[in-house]
Amino acid sequence: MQIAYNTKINSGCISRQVGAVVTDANFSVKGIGWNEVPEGQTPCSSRDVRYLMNNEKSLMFSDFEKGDGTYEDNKTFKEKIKENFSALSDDQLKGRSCPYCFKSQHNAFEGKENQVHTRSLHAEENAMLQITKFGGQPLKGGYLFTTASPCELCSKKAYQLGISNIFFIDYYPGISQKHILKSGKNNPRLFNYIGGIGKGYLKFYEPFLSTKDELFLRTTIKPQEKKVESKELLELLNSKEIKTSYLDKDGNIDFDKIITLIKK
Ligand SMILES: Nc1ccn([C@H]2C[C@H](O)[C@@H](COP(=O)(O)O)O2)c(=O)n1
Repeated sequence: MQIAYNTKINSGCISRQVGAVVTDANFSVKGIGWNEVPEGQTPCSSRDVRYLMNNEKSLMFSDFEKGDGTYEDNKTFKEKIKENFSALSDDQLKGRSCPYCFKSQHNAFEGKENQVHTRSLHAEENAMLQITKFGGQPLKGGYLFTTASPCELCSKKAYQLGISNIFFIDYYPGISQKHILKSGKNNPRLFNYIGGIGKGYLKFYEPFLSTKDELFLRTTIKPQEKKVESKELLELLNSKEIKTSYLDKDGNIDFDKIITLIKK
């Protein structure tokens, strides 16, 4: 779950950052994902509503956003955005950019609440799709770890792939549990994750120093050193022939000679 938690930071969604990891039945990680736009599109966090209003960086925006299509009042998305942000001033932003959430704006213009209009793929589906993109690996009996409980669409995908258990941190509103996950006979089980996470995980589990070093500091017990070699060395140094070779002509110890002898 800590991997899912870390990975959510990659998300360019300005509404909510979600991270997910899928594993096989042996907890071997098969895919990691976060909520993000399809590769090649610009994440919401990197766009600025002023680019759209001033016809700049047009590749960042879809044809619909730029004016292809109208609402009931015959106004285009861009026209409505211009009305909505007419009071926007650089003073308010103090040098910050001003991205907008397409889903929120479009839903408000339509008078609806439709999650489908998020520009991002969901973290869970990105984790699952990673496998399809880079090489098929079965998830049957596997696990889904996600920082937000899966929506109806992602729950269906997890169900279809044969995921056995889903762990989540934050509850995401919807009826996925009652309607999708608690239906049929091969349903994945959903659990609220209760372990340490984020900085808490590190505080709980990151050792202050290696357990081996800590135990030595506490007990001062260390592996018994092999004594034989030093014993052999002493015997060698004591032998008559060698003894003369490390004594100088006055019978004093010549340390340089001893060091050379030991090195040999
Ligand atoms: N289980 C979930 C729930 C949400 N999201 C993502 C999709 C959108 O990018 C964002 C939507 O958040 P909100 O509904 O709070 O705007 O969160 C996700 O990836 N996985």
